[in-house]
Formats: sequence, structure tokens, C-alpha cells
Amino acid sequence: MIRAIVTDIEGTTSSISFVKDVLFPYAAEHLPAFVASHGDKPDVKTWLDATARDAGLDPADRGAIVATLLAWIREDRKATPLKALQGMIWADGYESGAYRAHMYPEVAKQLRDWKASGLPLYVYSSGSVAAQKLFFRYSEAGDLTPLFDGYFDTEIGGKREAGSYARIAEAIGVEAKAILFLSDIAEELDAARAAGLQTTWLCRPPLECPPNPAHACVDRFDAIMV
Ligand SMILES: CSCCC(=O)C(=O)COP(=O)(O)O
Ligand SMILES: [Mg+2]
Repeated sequence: MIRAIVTDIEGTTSSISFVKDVLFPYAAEHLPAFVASHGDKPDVKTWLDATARDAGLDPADRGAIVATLLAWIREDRKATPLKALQGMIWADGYESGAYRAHMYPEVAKQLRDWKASGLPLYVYSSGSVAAQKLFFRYSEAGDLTPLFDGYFDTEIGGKREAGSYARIAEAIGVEAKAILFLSDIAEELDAARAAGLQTTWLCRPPLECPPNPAHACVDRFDAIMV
């Protein structure tokens, strides 16, 4: 019996295109000015220093740090310092109304139905927890944050590592086999299964579920068996 649901965002609740074609370009465009104006604030400097450490750069070389972060955005690198900084930059875009987060049309109703039936809901995304909260607060379907009981990002570990899911189960306080993890990425589902979680694979059109999927596979949230 499922007693909690943990969902991925990109490709699962929301389109890959919104993240890649709207959020990432916005972050790339605003990153240099953001670092110039906010780079000495402690919560920003911490992540610039972490970028320098990870990339083997001089922490005083802000030009090289910005160039590295821009390269990481182009590569879609799921690096924790980049994700933290992107979240801070995206806040302005959401608050100014430059964009709202895409939600597949059936997602909000299904989340509400699960919540109303007593299932706690969690998010696990490579985006920072702050970015996840913005994403669901400023969604096309309105503010969905009241539906969620908690958020996890790569500070708990990478999404392709079984240990991350074991730690999430521990944090939620529900045994792994009673947690359903939803994702569009087979390697993430493999890692969740290795930690004992149940899994469902979202293959959003134009993708299709393969003939003998390694995980229960659906094309929309209201087809998920709970
Ligand atoms: C939550 S904000 C945008 C998502 C993001 O930055 C990202 O890399 C998406 O990764 P996911 O783990 O949700 O597939
Ligand atoms: Mg995804």
C-alpha cells in the first residue's frame, strides 16, 4: 500500500521544454548582472566559492566563475551550486510575471485528489528546494505549494544514487516500500527501486512507453496506479 508519493519535476509534472527553453535561458541572461550586484552577499558568495572549489578556480576570479556557470547551464549540469544560484535568479522572473511554471493539464487535479485521500506529497528534483517552491508557487495551475509536505534536492544526494532515496524515506518517516517515486528518467527510477521504493515512469507524448518497460509506465498522472 502506498503511504507517500515523491515526484520529480522536469519531464514528470512539467515539460522539459519549459525548463530548457525558458528557465535556463533566463538564468544565463541574468547571471552576469546577478553576480556583479549580489556576489558579495553571504548566501550568494557561498555558492560562488563552491563553484570555484568544484571547478578548481581562484574564488576571486569572478569572470572565470561566471563563465563556468554559463557552461554548466549549457551542459545542463546538475551541480548543487549552479542549482542554488539559478533558484535565486529565477525568483525575479516569477515575481515580475516574466513566466509561470508549466504544469501538464491533469497534474494539479491529481495532486489535489491524492492529497485529499490522505497521501502526503513530496518533491525530489535537481532544482534547489528554493527553486522548487517558486516553481509550484508560481505555476500555470496556481499556487500548488499547500499540497506538498516537503521538498528534497541534490543536497540529499544525486538522483541516480540509491542512497538518496533511502535518506528521503528516512526523512519522510515512511518505509521505502510504501513510497511511490515518479520520474521520467529510468536511471532515477532504477536507483529508487534499488532503495526499495515503488516506481512509476512518466513517458510524456511524443515519447511512448516501451513494449516491456522496466518500471510501471504511464503517459499522464491520472493513469498512475496508487
Ligand atoms: C525546480 S526548478 C527547475 C528544474 C531544474 O533546474 C532541473 O534541473 C530539473 O531537474 P529534475 O530533477 O526536476 O528533472
Ligand atoms: Mg525529470
